[in-house]
Amino acid sequence: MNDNRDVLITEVALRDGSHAIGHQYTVDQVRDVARALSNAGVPYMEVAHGDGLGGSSQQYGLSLTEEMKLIEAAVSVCDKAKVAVLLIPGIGTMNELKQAASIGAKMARIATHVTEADVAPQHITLAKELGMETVGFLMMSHMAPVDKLVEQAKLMESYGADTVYVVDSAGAMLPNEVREKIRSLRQSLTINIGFHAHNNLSLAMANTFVAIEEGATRIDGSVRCLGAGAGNTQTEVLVAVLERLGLNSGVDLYKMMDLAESIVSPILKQPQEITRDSLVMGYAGVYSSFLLHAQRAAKHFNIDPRDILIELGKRKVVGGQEDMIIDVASEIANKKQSSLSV
Ligand SMILES: CC[C@H](O)CC(=O)C(=O)O
Ligand SMILES: [Mn+2]
Repeated sequence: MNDNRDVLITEVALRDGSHAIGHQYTVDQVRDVARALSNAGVPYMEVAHGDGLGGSSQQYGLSLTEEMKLIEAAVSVCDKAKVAVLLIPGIGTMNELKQAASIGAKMARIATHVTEADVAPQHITLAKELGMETVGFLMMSHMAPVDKLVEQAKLMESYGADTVYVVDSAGAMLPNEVREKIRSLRQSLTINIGFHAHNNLSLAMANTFVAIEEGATRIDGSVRCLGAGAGNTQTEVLVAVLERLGLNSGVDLYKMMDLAESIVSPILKQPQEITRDSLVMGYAGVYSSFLLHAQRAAKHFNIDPRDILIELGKRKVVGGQEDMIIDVASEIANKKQSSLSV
């Protein structure tokens, strides 16, 4: 690995992108993508169910392939890159983390809602004991004011995290908010700062740019925008922009563009774009991973998915409350029905 990198990229298509394809990754797809990413010089890639270790369930969506098999497949072809896993305490277990480490995962990203870092200490401690690099991943960061975010990030630091991430799960943050949040973290912490964007308001690259200006050195991207909602900061674009800025990511731009075109693009059912529904997620501040769930519920109840998403945003529904999607959809359908029958 090139040690003079200014920015260390974590490629998340093999985890966040799992939401976009209904958790249907095959071993062959993961192996091919992972091999190409490693050859292109990407330092870290995350592999797991979209909701992290243990996410495969009726509530979050069943995986086609058992995730440990996917992790193993990625590890088997990564001679340079390190494989990361995401774990949300309460969804993933300590045993799953141990298993992932035993088959070669080298980084653990412990994800909590932005105000709930205090559920992470045991998992961070275990990850450190397992010799893993450890990240505190503060999801839905747009929902917390700066002082709250700093407080929660300091907790992650105190538990032993090597890096703390600002995570714009809903793709709802504006560049000035990113600037303020990353700047405050930089002033208050000594560990690395990371940023994870979603492109629902077409601001993923702009927000990432601001995060880097303010001192974030760990950045997530998804190749071809293969992530939840409208996807993440597009990795090959990020590599090009970093090069234009004179910053070294250690990633080969041509190889990255080629793998996006020939290996990742065929995995997508259609090109990732900002659709009506993903735009509404950014506008209303709704978890990007809710997209397919809300679309399915809208179809089932014959209502507009945007109405579900706007209501979820009003209710400030957070990750783990996927069951609320059906409740909200059914309420909207009932209201619609009763307004038609008067
Ligand atoms: C449900 C986990 C989530 O997809 C993690 C993540 O990538 C985010 O919050 O953006
Ligand atoms: Mn995400």
